[in-house]
Amino acid sequence: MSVFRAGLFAGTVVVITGGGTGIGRALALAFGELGARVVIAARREGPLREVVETIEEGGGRARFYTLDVRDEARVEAVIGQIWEEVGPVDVLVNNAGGNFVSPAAAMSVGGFKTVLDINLVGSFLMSQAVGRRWLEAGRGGSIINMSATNAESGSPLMVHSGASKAGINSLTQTLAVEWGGAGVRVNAVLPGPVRTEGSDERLWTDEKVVKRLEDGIPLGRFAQPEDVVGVVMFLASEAGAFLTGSLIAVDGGERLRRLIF
Ligand SMILES: CCC/C=C/C(=O)SCCNC(=O)CCNC(=O)[C@H](O)C(C)(C)COP(=O)([O-])OP(=O)([O-])OC[C@H]1O[C@@H](n2cnc3c(N)ncnc32)[C@H](O)[C@@H]1OP(=O)([O-])[O-]
Ligand SMILES: NC(=O)C1=CN([C@@H]2O[C@H](COP(=O)(O)OP(=O)(O)OC[C@H]3O[C@@H](n4cnc5c(N)ncnc54)[C@H](OP(=O)(O)O)[C@@H]3O)[C@@H](O)[C@H]2O)C=CC1
Repeated sequence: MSVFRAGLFAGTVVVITGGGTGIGRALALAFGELGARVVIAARREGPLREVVETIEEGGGRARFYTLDVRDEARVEAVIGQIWEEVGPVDVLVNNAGGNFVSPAAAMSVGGFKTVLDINLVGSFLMSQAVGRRWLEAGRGGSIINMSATNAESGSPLMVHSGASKAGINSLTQTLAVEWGGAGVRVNAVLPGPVRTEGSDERLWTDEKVVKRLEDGIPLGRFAQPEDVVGVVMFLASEAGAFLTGSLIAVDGGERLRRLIF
């Protein structure tokens, strides 16, 4: 049961990249429950279809498009299709992301660029395709970028991810300034470690590491995808009407964990 009022997002079109798994899935279900027309987009059809069916079974409205956020032509085509087939987008959540663990010295340039391309270039392409349409139509909207606390705290063994998320923070603040006058708000959410399909497979594979991380989280537990939902809802709603260019950490205090004694 959501703490937000029923029907909060009725009449609102919300696009979520990477909406088939993890944090994106939790967001899609939550927006669907609150009446949004949910559009999810990622590469694999299977997880996307499952989420759409779950939303529809609950009485909500949703559809999916397959796309790779790195593919400029496909991004443009899908956003055009969404405008025609669903309606003008109100909220874009740039959630699709990639990561893997590797010492910086051993990482190939291809591996580094891959994560930069998905996280940073992908968020730019999606924002540009949606933002251009908002500017042309003289209508506002809200973009929420999924960053991470590793943008601000150093990102050992994930140099590509930290650099990409730092880029996303800058992208967020630049677009907030460029597009604020047109009524477009652009904010970023910075989760700390979250247990998701993608991260459990690639990052949190060693229970000893999970336990050590958890011990350093002031709120005493690892985040679940649902922990990230509330702040995104807040930013997407009228409650966030005067927030733009804000970078909001959702990490149970993990980034502050440096205990001296
Ligand atoms: C606190 C944490 C904050 C953030 C958390 C999260 O984001 S959790 C989110 C977690 N969720 C996700 O990550 C979900 C999405 N993730 C994915 O789809 C993949 O993990 C992806 C990111 C590798 C992209 O896939 P793709 O098919 O586009 O790429 P590809 O397979 O073609 O490889 C491209 C290049 O990368 C290289 N390389 C790849 N793996 C490794 C490795 N383990 N080791 C070393 N290198 C590796 C590979 O060798 C190649 O380099 P080359 O040959 O060009 O020099
Ligand atoms: N889990 C964590 O600890 C943290 C995660 N984050 C961020 O949260 C976001 C969601 O991650 P999380 O839920 O953990 O991980 P998941 O792997 O579960 O979700 C990532 C989603 O992104 C999609 N995706 C990946 N690459 C592309 C691409 N090139 N084009 C389109 N879609 C793509 C994937 O779908 P598909 O493979 O079908 O394309 C997948 O559904 C990411 O931006 C991540 O960096 C931030 C901080 C911590």
